[in-house]
Amino acid sequence: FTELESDQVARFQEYLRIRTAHPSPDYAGAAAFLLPYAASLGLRTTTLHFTPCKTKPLLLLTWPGSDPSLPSVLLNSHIDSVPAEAERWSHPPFAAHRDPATGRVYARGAQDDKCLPVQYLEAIRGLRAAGFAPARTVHISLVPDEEIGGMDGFEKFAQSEEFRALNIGFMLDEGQASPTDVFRVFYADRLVWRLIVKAAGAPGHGSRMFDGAAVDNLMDCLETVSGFREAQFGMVKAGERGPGEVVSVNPVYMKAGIPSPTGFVMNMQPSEAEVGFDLRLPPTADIEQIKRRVKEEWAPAHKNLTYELTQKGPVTDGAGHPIFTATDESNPWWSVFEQAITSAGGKLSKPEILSSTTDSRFVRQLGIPALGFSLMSNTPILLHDNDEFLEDKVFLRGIKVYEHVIRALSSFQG
Ligand SMILES: CSCC[C@H](NC=O)C(=O)O
Ligand SMILES: [Zn+2]
Ligand SMILES: [Zn+2]
Repeated sequence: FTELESDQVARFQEYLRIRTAHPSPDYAGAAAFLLPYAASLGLRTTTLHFTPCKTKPLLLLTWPGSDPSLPSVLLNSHIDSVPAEAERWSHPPFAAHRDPATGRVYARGAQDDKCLPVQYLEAIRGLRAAGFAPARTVHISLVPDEEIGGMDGFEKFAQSEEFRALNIGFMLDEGQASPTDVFRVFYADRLVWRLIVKAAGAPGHGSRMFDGAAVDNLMDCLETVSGFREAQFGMVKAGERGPGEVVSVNPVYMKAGIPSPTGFVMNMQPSEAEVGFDLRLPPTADIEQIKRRVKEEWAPAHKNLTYELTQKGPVTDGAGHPIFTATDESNPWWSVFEQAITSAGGKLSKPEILSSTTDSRFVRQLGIPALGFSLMSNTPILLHDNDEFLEDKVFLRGIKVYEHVIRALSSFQG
């Protein structure tokens, strides 16, 4: 590595060591690292707050363009991470240990998504050093709370006067690692719903066989859901659909039984039981059909089942269309982006729908094109997993690719 490259990896490690994981992300620590870093590159910095307590800063870093009349380019990254079960990791999740043999940097957030701000900023360093001056203004937003829904983060930002004033023409946000040498790109997120099914039923002695016990009723629900799930998953396994192109439904908790000081009473059948599902729908899914299915097949009242279906986030944009960004000639930003990747010697995957959600949905909802994109080729998908890592060489190559991407997007005259 050159001295610059070693410094870049060290800055990545330094950011990873700031504990921005939930449930108590150190946003102040992150701001204390990111703001002077951006200022040292000559960027303008602003801190916005969308909570009265001001504990969730949203950082805005700006590289002014020569033509302020052109809509600007936004590069986004969330500051927060999910928690880590340290005892299940081979290296401590907040130490950002670099394995000298493989170059892997292990840390919570290495992929999701704390590589991004350092790559954005280092790419800007490279472009400045090359004497490049952007025509369009480039903004970097570093936002809180993405992992918990973005209510006090990007959701409020997207609705703010400050956001409108930025006049954003196009946004890049996080994507996902790619196990092959193509870069993955995402043009939509699935909708996130939550489904809680509660069963009621006859209680009784644990030794008695009878019909209509609560857990028995709940098992009917689980069986029906499981059949649906197998069919959807089957299409993914067969390669007919991408993982973001089907409806996923996964049980995430179950609750039943009569608690006792030593655990659960073992010889009483309970009169209530409950299961929670994480339910995700492609943006073009037939919403009414899914709702009917839940009501009539998954949780029918005649089986003593009740349910709560929580629909989170927007389903359509202002014009009533499903929320996605066009990846064809109807979106001029798409070809600028595609060409930038080619000019950097990279290959792009067929655009995908992301199985999970990102803050991009709030921007797409406003009718602004946004793509999910992370430069992690030949990397296993480890977001939210144990031993999350990113290889130093992959991280460094990403900086070079972002130089091409930022140069192209900020020069686009369309
Ligand atoms: C709508 S809140 C959920 C946001 C979360 N984002 C990343 O994992 C997700 O579960 O997809
Ligand atoms: Zn993320
Ligand atoms: Zn995440």
